[in-house]
Amino acid sequence: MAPANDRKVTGLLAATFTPLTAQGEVNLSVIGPYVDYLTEKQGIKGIFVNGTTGESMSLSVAERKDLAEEWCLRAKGRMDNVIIHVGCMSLKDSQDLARHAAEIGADGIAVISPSFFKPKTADALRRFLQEVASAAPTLPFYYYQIPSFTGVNVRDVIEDIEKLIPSFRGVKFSGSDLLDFGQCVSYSQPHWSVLYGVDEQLLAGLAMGANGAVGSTYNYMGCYVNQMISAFETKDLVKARTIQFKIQELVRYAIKLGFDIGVNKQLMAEVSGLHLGPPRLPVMPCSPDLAQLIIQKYQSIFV
Ligand SMILES: CC(=O)N[C@H](C=O)[C@@H](O)[C@H](O)[C@H](O)CO
Ligand SMILES: CC(=O)C(=O)O
Repeated sequence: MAPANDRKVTGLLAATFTPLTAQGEVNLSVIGPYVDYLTEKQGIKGIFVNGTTGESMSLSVAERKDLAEEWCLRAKGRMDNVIIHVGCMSLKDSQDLARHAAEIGADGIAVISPSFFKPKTADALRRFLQEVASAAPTLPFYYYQIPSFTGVNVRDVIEDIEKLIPSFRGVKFSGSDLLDFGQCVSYSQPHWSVLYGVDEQLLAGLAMGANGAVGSTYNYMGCYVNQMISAFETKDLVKARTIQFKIQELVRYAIKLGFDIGVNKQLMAEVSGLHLGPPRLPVMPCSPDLAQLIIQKYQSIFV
């Protein structure tokens, strides 16, 4: 069996929303047009499927497989990276999804820590990750850190982790603690990719050494964030900050009005024209009035 490849993941990955019908069923027919939109209108070359933004924890395993399969099919030859999040509360479900991701030709898998029975130590978490990774040993494996869930420090989790997980290739870090993030970058190996996940402070993440980024807002602001990354790379920090501050202004405004997956999904639907449908309970649909306010703000910022 070929070992997992060492290809670096760079640039922006959009964390995809899960299209649902008005009745709340998974709507696979939107995924083709969704890939068109991301590639043609947002300059996005990577997707992160069935993560937080995709409401994975509210989906059944069967639904997650259908979605993963359709995203892989539609993104084939068009995206550089399709990473499927396969984390579940149950180890067995995670292994099942990991195996499935390998079968359908995903470029990598990511796993978030279980959050009901939380691992009490870094070692417990590493053992969980190891068991999932071993179900798909040919796929690059990324640990998805949301510190607010696990409470464990990323630096401890990744210590010597390749001894346990030979396919380990990096971290998707969705926390604002730049000390922990910096430690993660400084420990990371040359063939790992460290992906930052807090869109409103990506510039700081880039300064700290992020190779790329995964986020929900790149669905509808990817083109601007690509400009920010280019400005950072050419050392035009004034321009990079100007763009980052615009994103901060929008996110802050949205948070004040009650930003959640439902609102975020509606925002994407309005900006893109895609029929994404409602979120799934317990997330509530976004009221049209609230969506309009945020859209107006978006339009006033990005003219
Ligand atoms: C918790 C969450 O959903 N985080 C997303 C990805 O990690 C981000 O993309 C945020 O949605 C974004 O930074 C806006 O706060
Ligand atoms: C944003 C992100 O990474 C997620 O939806 O999982």
